[in-house]
Amino acid sequence: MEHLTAGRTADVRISGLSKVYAGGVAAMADVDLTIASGEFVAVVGASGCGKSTLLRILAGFERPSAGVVEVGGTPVTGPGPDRGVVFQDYGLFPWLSVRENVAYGPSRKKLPKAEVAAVTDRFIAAVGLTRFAAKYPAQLSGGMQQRVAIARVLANDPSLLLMDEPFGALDALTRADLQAELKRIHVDTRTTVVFVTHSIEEAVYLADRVVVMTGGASHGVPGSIRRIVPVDLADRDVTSPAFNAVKREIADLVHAAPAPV
Ligand SMILES: Nc1ncnc2c1ncn2[C@@H]1O[C@H](COP(=O)(O)OP(=O)(O)OP(=O)(O)O)[C@@H](O)[C@H]1O
Repeated sequence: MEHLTAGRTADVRISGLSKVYAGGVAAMADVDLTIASGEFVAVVGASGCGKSTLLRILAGFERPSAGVVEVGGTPVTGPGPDRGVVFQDYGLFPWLSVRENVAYGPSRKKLPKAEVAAVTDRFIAAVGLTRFAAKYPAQLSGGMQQRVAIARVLANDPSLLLMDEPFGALDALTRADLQAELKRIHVDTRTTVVFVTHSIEEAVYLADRVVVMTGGASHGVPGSIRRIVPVDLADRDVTSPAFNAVKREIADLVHAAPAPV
């Protein structure tokens, strides 16, 4: 698989963020979070604590009810090409081949054709799909489709990569492969990543810091950040005692009841 060169990267500043949905559901209140350029941050927490809401606000799909959200020093006012989003369902265009799916973004930038082809080939190679470039999504496994989704987003050279449970639908082996691949791609590109997951192990394996959220409408309190746990492990051997100690610390924080208001 091909190495990638460093791409764009941006810092993130979230301050006093609150979200009340139409109908009065208070999804989150008073969230502060600063992320450095190039950092990989995972977000974990019980169902309904506002993880996806946070991601959707960063993506610009939802507007905050209060607070400041800036990416690369620019306030987020809607979706933009500086932010790439990968969801659990791959969201590929079924009528386009792998190559056409990945080329879609670059070809809309009015780049010379040769440059579009070079970018497309590079990202298809980076996710190990060169031999499958002419195939259509329906001809690929779930893991391969998610690889295409990642290549397609990266080909747009985002400065912030937003991922919501991207590997949630994959079997354990494929999931482990994609985790290792994403880690390698992140080392190469240094794109800032915010990664929502239900898997604490996945969070500890991938992230520089793990944001643990708590609360949520089902607890009668808005979602908020309980703690941010830095992952200071030299290697990410999931079987090591040090790795498991961090996992346990985060699991305890996730499962503890939210603080009363
Ligand atoms: N569009 C919406 N309209 C109204 N309420 C919503 C909307 N989207 C989310 N909510 C509510 O906001 C709260 C937070 O939802 P969110 O999806 O952000 O949580 P989550 O932590 O990502 O949950 P999960 O882990 O189950 O995906 C939940 O109570 C949810 O029901």
